Amino acid sequence: MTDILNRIVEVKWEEVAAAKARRSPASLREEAEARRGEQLGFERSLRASIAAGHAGVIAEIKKASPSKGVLREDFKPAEIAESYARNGAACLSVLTDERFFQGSVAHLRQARAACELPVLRKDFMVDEYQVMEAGAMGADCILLIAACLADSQMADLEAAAHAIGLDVLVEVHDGDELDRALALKTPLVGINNRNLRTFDVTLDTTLDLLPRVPADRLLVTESGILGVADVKRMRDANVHAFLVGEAFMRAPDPGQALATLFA
Ligand SMILES: O=P(O)(O)OC[C@@H](O)[C@@H](O)c1c[nH]c2ccccc12
Repeated sequence: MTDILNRIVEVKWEEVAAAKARRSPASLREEAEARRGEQLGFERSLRASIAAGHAGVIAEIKKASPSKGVLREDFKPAEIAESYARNGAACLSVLTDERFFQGSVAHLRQARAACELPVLRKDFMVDEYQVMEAGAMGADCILLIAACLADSQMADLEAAAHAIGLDVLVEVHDGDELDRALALKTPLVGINNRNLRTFDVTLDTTLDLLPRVPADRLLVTESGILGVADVKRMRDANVHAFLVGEAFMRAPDPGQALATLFA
């Protein structure tokens, strides 16, 4: 059976092969290594926001998604990034996948240049080459999705990211994936409330897995946070870091929507 996630991963391998043919891994690595030390500290910014008593909000910039189609017609990454920064976001997440999310590397560069916030490259990482791309394009953090990676791949990609100064957010959706994520070094663990194969969303995913996340990890609840009741439910359960996209992308002013949701 080939579901959407398998299809995306197939496409990623094709993209990586094509990109390697255009530019050698050695040359890309050189650029990524040269930027080491320029990162803004993604984990640090999230923790600082939470330590100050606020939610740690990773505000997402995404034009479209496979489950919802186009979320925002008037899509200006730099303006959105500025608006998020003015309204208290701790970090940004920018989709760079073109085929399924209508994202791009240009969106990430524009958002990163428009404000002082650290940025997550939101994409489906399968090969070290993409980690080097993330470093070279100015990202501060990468996403590793446990559902599409074997243990050894996750560990290798994490090591590659850390070696060039990038933070790592590892994303899980069930207990088995969580166990595998906890074998990594990164303290940033995202629990995706959306099942990437069926697109079903329930915040129970976070609440069910929460007791199994050790206190030294920083848990980020991801997806399906739409209203103030959702935020309250999470904060009451001691979850303080949030990754939010759709609720902001559909609002006329995404930053204003952030301020309202996390008031
Ligand atoms: O738009 P939402 O429901 O607020 O979700 C944001 C974010 O969690 C979601 O975009 C996401 C989480 N993990 C991903 C992996 C790939 C692509 C997208 C995602």
